[in-house]
This record gives sequence, C-alpha cells and structure tokens, in this order.
Amino acid sequence: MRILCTGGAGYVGSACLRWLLAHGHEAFAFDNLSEGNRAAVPDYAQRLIVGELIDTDLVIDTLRTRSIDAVMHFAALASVPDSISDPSNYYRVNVLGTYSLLEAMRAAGVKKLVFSSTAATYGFHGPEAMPLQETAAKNPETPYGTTKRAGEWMIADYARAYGWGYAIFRYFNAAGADPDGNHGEHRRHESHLIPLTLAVAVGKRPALKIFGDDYPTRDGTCVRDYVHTSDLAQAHQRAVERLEPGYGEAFNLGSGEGATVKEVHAACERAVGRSIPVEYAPRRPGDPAVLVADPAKAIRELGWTPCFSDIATIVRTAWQWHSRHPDGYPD
Ligand SMILES: NC(=O)c1ccc[n+]([C@@H]2O[C@H](COP(=O)([O-])OP(=O)(O)OC[C@H]3O[C@@H](n4cnc5c(N)ncnc54)[C@H](O)[C@@H]3O)[C@@H](O)[C@H]2O)c1
Ligand SMILES: O=c1ccn([C@@H]2O[C@H](COP(=O)(O)OP(=O)(O)O[C@H]3O[C@H](CO)[C@@H](O)[C@H](O)[C@H]3O)[C@@H](O)[C@H]2O)c(=O)[nH]1
Repeated sequence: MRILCTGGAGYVGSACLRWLLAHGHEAFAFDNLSEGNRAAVPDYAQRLIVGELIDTDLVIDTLRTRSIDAVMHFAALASVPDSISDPSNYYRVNVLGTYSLLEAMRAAGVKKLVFSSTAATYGFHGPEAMPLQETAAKNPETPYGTTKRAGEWMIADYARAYGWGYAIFRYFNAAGADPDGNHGEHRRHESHLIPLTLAVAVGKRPALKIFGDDYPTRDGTCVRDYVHTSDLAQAHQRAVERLEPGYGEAFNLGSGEGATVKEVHAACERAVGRSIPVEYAPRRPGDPAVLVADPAKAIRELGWTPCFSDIATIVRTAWQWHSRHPDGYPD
C-alpha cells in the first residue's frame, strides 16, 4: 500500500514509517517539523512533505500526487502538561488539524485511516480499574485528552457517513528506540520520562525530577504502561492491511504491565551501568496515579504480537540511541 503518515517525522510516526518501508509498503511523511526531524525519515528528499495539517489544499495535493491508499494520522501536540497551560494550540492542531485532514481525505477519495489516540482519553480511574479495557469510561481530564477524544469522534462519524474503514489506537506510554541504535526519541521540547532520565545520564541535565512520591502506588510514584515503538509499528501494519469500508475499531496498545517512575529510573541505571541523580518535585498537574492497558483485544483481533515492550528492552534500546546520539538527529 501507499501510506501517508502525518507527523511521520516525529517519534512514533517515523518509527512506523520506517517499519512500513521494511515490511513491503511505500510510505510518505507529512510534517511541519515543529517537533519532528528530517533525518528520522529515510530518503527524506523524496519522502517528506513539509507542511501544516491545517493547509487542506496541500494535504489534498499530497494525497493525490502520491496516489495514497491509506493515512496514518500521528501529527498532534502531545504533552499532557503543555495542554493544560496552552489549550488553544491543542484545539487548533489536534481538532482543527484533524478536521482539515479528514476533509482532504474526502476530497481525494482516501477511505482508510489509522489514528494515534491515547490512554489520556480515559481520564482518571482508580488503581482497582486497571488494566483498562477499551470499554472503560472515557472522561478525559486534560485538553490533550479531550482534543484526542474529539478526533476519535470525528473519525467515527466521517467513517460511518462516507463508508471509510478505520482503526483507533490508544497508545499508553510510547517508549524505546529502533533496535538498530540509529533512530529514537528527539523533540525540541522534551517532557517524557525516559528521554529526560537518559539526558541526565549523558550529562545534558543535572538530575531527573520525579514529580510526586505520594501517590497511592507501591512506591509512591506514578505507574505507567510503557510500550515499544517497534511494537506500535507492528500493530499499525496489521491494522492498515485489514481496513475495509465499514471496519471501525478502537484498540489499547500497551504491554499490560505497569512500571513506577522509580522502577523506570532504576531500569535506566541498570542499562547505563551507573547511578543517575534524582530530585523530588511536587506532583505534575494532570497526572493520573496509574494507567495500565489491557491489550487483549489487539492481540486477539489483530494478531498483534508485542515483543519489545518489557521495560529492560525498552530502556536498553533507548540507551543505545541516546548514548550514540547524545544530540539527537542532526539539524
Ligand atoms: N509518545 C507517547 O507516549 C504517546 C502516547 C499516546 C499517544 N500518542 C500519540 O501519538 C502521536 C505521535 O506522538 P509522538 O510521541 O510521536 O509525538 P511527536 O511530537 O514526536 O510527533 C508528532 C509530529 O507531528 C508533527 N506536527 C505537529 N503539529 C503539526 C501540524 N500542525 N502539521 C503537521 N505536522 C505537525 C510534529 O512536527 C511531530 O513530528 C500523537 O498523535 C500522540 O498524541 C503518543
Ligand atoms: O521529568 C519527568 C517526566 C515525567 N515524570 C513522570 O513520569 C510519568 C510519565 O510521564 P511522561 O513520560 O511525561 O508521560 P505521560 O504524561 O504519562 O504521557 C504519555 O503517555 C500518555 C498515555 O499514557 C500519552 O497520552 C501521552 O501522549 C504521553 O506523553 C508521569 O508520572 C510523570 O509525572 C517525572 O517524574 N519526571
């Protein structure tokens, strides 16, 4: 298939794009490079279209001139804390940008879509509700979660009315790096736990700040479900290959296991082979205590076989990337 990856120069989008190329598909990236990197896209001169999602005419032109069969929609603003301080931008990119993409797909006659949604659409559930199934109540508590939930609704409505096939993936915490050691996480504004921990290990930051150690969890720090980008990519491939008009499903993508912030920090220390300084800071707004996926539906219905998502493999591959490329991708 010929697949357009919006946000395909970003962390998860570029990992999926590279995976698609390695598994027999043709793939292109459409990205404004606000967070993404040219060098994350192989043969970027041919494969990367630099543009704004909101530029519907450019998206239509891209879909038509590249004869696109299916879209994977990764482009978004995706930081929980930033969305609380700057909801305006989140509604512009995540809601209006998604609307613009869907209109472009309608105009170009593209009817297959895989959407990157998030565990943040579920909002706060008590630890007793974990692991979360897809049917769990969705009460997103942050503008990031509400804007991604709005995207899910828009896609389901368009698909029903216009005869599209779609899959919605609610990722839990995307993590890790390509096993080749040459591609990984690199954003202009980093807020994620593992890259910030490893930035301390390479001497780019003085200490990891742990946001809150008074949560009702086994060691007082937040529990998250970390899932490797190669496993996310495999799920995207499996979904896009089965999309047809009338197919529309949402899936959780996670390992099914939770790790606390302290456990992730300790796993990073083991991978690096030395201690990584920490300091304790107050809780970060918008953080639920525990988020763990039940991935059974994706395993059952897509034949998904995650194989990189144990925490040791995640931090080992992430460390390969960060230690070999402490400055990330070249400009
Ligand atoms: N990283 C995670 O843990 C995680 C978890 C759940 C869901 N997600 C979702 O996965 C997707 C990818 O996340 P990521 O971690 O790779 O983020 P990222 O920031 O690395 O990638 C997003 C990409 O979208 C591009 N982009 C942003 N605004 C754009 C616009 N207006 N027009 C064109 N391109 C634009 C950025 O330049 C970037 O390359 C997002 O939709 C996010 O909501 C991520
Ligand atoms: O410097 C840091 C960074 C993070 N954390 C903590 O580490 C955990 C994970 O945080 P982070 O890596 O920022 O991810 P989340 O806020 O859990 O959000 C990620 O995972 C969500 C799904 O679970 C997705 O929706 C989001 O897009 C994605 O950014 C949280 O408890 C944070 O408070 C720290 O203690 N110190």
